[in-house]
Amino acid sequence: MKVVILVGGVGGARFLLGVKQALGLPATGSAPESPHEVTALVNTGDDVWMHGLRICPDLDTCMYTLGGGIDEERGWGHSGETWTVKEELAAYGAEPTWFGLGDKDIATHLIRSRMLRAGYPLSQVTEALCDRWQPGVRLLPMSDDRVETHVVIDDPEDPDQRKAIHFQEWWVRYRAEPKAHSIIAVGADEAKPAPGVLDAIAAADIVLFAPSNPVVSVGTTLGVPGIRDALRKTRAKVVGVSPIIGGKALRGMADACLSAIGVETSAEAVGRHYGSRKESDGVLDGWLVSEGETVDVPGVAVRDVPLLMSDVDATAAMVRAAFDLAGVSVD
Ligand SMILES: O=c1nc2n(C[C@H](O)[C@H](O)[C@H](O)CO)c3cc(O)ccc3cc-2c(=O)[nH]1
Repeated sequence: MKVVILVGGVGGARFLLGVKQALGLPATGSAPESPHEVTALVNTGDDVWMHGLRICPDLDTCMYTLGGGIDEERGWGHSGETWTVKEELAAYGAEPTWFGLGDKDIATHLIRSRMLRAGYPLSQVTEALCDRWQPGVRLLPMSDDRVETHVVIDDPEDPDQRKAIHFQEWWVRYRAEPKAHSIIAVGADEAKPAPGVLDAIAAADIVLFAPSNPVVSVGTTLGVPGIRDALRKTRAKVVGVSPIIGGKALRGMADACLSAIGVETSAEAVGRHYGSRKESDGVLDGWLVSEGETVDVPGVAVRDVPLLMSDVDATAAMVRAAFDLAGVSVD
């Protein structure tokens, strides 16, 4: 079975672990004999140049998580990390000092930056990095073109003014506290889907939206010209998993982002925001919401199941529920 998943960072990576288990794939490493093909379309709007290095948080979080190198507690960066270079940079007063660059993580960024400067597209860089990590799924950036999410906030230095800051500064430096007046994916309009993205969607037996941020992760991917149309055209069923449980966003920033685009923080509002494929530009056939919630999304089959990714078994059960809602079976 060909499974395509739209993912962001921490939540998306954990969801991919559940997809692998639901398909009988080993937690880490590849299984070339498996009849299943899993392609993750990964958000790159969080990517950023820092200290001359290109950092791709969502791609790296997926690669480390599925490659067995993630720091479980943080959900990003390497396990067993040290911060010597970060401390040395701070000793030079080299900004930004607020971003946590680990020594081992820097090796990933050095290789990526060197390959990008040599002219390799991000999709090939990712393939090269995954050669070491063997995530066991294909990690495809949504685009090889530069798309960067910026957030418009009140200028902390001059509240009468507004300014756009990179998503990482809003999220890491300011902990998403300043109200986001708007969120812009800079470069999205000129971006093209990375090679293989549209083909993967067209050839899929099922497409899943991980319970990632519907604005700055899945939303950014949907904003790459061509991807939304491909989702509306594919023969596969498209089933999303709500990132909002009982009106709450599990990872702090989803509600801050949703209010920036005027969408209420509820499973129903997010489902309607994605919309039904039977409507003009909607993309969903099915929508998984948390147990006990009654949600109505016109034109979309809704099912309520336990949605807490408390461990891989729980996540795999969610994935199986999505397969069932789409009418596909693993065997
Ligand atoms: O909250 C933080 N998140 C950090 N993240 C996570 C990142 O900001 C978010 O996970 C994504 O951008 C949102 O999905 C990093 C991710 C990387 O790949 C590399 C470095 C960092 C550093 C931080 C950090 O210092 N603080």
